[in-house]
Amino acid sequence: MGKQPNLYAFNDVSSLARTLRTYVIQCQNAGFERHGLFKVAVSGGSLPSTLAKALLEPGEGGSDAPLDFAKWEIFFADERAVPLDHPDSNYKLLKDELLEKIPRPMGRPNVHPIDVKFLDDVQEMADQYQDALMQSFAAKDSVKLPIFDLLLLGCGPDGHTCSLFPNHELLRESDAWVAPVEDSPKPPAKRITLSLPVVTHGTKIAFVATGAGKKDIMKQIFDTEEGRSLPCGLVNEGGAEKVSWFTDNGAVEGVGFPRRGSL
Ligand SMILES: O=C(O)[C@H](O)[C@@H](O)[C@H](O)[C@H](O)COP(=O)(O)O
Repeated sequence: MGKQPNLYAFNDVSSLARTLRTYVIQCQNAGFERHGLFKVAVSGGSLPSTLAKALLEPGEGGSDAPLDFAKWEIFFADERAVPLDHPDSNYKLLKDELLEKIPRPMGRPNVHPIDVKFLDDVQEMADQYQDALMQSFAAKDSVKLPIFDLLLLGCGPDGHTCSLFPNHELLRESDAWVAPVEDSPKPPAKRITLSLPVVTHGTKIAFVATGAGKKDIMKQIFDTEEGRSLPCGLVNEGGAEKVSWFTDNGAVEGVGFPRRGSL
């Protein structure tokens, strides 16, 4: 059998957050060693709030290794074509849940929101976001694809991740780093998303999926043949051992795929 993703299951979100903290700090430090920065992509959904819990509330037994947000470059794994103060904005979500709560002495990350000049033209918006990525990555690394130190992703109940939806033609996108979506089955319809090759090219890729509402899709993704062609299954296949799933017991009830004990 080839290399496999890592599946971790915790009793509750607090213990998940403690391990996620250790994992993110490891990724941060590896990024600092590689290029003096930590380049991370984040999605929306429940991820920003779990991430804030992990990073800002270490709790008992949580790693006390330092976080240096001043050297973080944060991009969005996907974003909705809405103003930055709109309730559907992933930027707003991250700002409210995490960015505004970071104590000043921990530094301020360099955050890359979408350019709202292009709200009516998601192709332009995607191109502009790709340019921003190129400026951050290509100059130094001269690579064909950006290599994020970490992508932090969610898993939708249909197996979507970023704004890559099941059976969508975008799953076959092989050139663009960032692609427009005009017809998202989940509103709002207009979005931009990182492409699948960018996601699987990351140094590390983490999913956070919690709650019993996830158990059916988790069973499909991990235990069935059809699940392998869902967006999350394709990330598992392309990223293999670089992928880690942080889940709780409710989300993996009945999942046969073996879990890992520790990082
Ligand atoms: O734009 C979207 O459709 C959401 O942001 C989506 O990508 C989210 O990450 C997943 O649906 C998981 O959401 P939860 O983490 O809240 O379950």
